[in-house]
Amino acid sequence: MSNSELTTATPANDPSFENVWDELVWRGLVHVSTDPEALRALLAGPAITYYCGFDPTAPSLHLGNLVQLLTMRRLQLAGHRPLGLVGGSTGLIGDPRPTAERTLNTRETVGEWVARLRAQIERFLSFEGDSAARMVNNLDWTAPMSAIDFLREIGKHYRVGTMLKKDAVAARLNSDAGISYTEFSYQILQGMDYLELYRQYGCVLQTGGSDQWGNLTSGTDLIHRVEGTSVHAIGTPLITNSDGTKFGKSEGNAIWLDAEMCSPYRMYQFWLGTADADVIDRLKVFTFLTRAEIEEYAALVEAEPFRRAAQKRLALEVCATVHGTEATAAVIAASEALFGQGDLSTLDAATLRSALDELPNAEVAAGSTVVEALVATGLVASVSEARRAIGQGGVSLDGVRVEDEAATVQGSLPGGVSVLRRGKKTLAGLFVGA
Ligand SMILES: N[C@@H](Cc1ccc(O)cc1)C(=O)O
Repeated sequence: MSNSELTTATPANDPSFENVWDELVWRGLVHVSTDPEALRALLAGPAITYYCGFDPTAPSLHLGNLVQLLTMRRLQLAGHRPLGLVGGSTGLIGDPRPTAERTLNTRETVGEWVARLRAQIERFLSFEGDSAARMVNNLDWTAPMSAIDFLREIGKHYRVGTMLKKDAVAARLNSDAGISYTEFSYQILQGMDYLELYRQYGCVLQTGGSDQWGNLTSGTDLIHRVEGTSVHAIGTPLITNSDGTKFGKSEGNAIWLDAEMCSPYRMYQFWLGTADADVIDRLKVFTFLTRAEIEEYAALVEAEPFRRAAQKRLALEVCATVHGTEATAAVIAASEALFGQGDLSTLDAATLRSALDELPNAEVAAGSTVVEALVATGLVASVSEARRAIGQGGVSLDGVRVEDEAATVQGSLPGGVSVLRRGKKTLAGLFVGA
């Protein structure tokens, strides 16, 4: 498939909604908020400035963060001004997890990750026009502050009793791990960010995951106390799978937005694997398809679930949003050539290699026999089984049926790989060395 044939939804608000708040609610993006009535009016009115922060806890953002990035985008498309915050300071402290203390990363590492995250966030926002986004780093206002100033000017507004009741803190207090003073202070830093952005840019809304509610209200409370103004927060829901498994992981690994850490092929397959029971919710949260379009997919899931039309569209949309249409077209071509029809020899080498990474695979030397390769990839349990499979005409190499037991593997596909198929559906990849 050439990318000109790829049709993806144009990022836009759905005009069938009266305002963006109603659309966010319909998409299931509002789990908790400061004041629904006030927010609805605020978001329907003149442009406001809002922010969402991302901590450099890894070299890349992941699918959980994508919910926030797309929510930011939806608000910007409605005419509001985003501030994308990277946590240069908060990343040095660590937002308390319910389980255990985080290990402190070096300033160098945090600095590198800040730069990488900033570049990822920028791709989801527009830096032009009336609602142009701005990137900020909380290290800029936190680093110059002395401990004395922090305690006198900010700390004085915080009641320890209230801080102890925040979910993240309470969970840790009740665990054996306990909590360090460092992580306990985190909520104050995030609160201070909101105050700073309120003062500097008139920011009146912070969005975040619902697990951030304690940190979000830390800011709204602080601003209320110091400035006497009521500002807002929206907590988006935690995305959960209907079967109880954790969303956003495949075989225990996070789905990263960075193509080096998680190939576009892998991301595409991840979305393709979405359960029927979840796929409509995912389309609402992760795509710019309109309500009418999503309702059509809901009908298709009901009527002909085996076609997996909704999953295919979801995979296409999200993969294109994150990796672009060109990479997505390459991924779709690879999936089709591997699992349906299509010419393996015309695939993009890098995409083919990452596709084979997701299959049973083995490294073999050029000139190895197909029998050896079948055994190495685990497609068969023994040499005799391999011979039998070939004898029955059930094995193909690079799309061509293997007739001869002595046939060898040369890695003739792009990127020096080969593909073995046993029976109709069982595939394995061969990385063929010299
Ligand atoms: N605490 C947020 C990141 C963040 C950091 C600073 C902020 O001001 C806002 C948000 C998280 O862990 O996801």
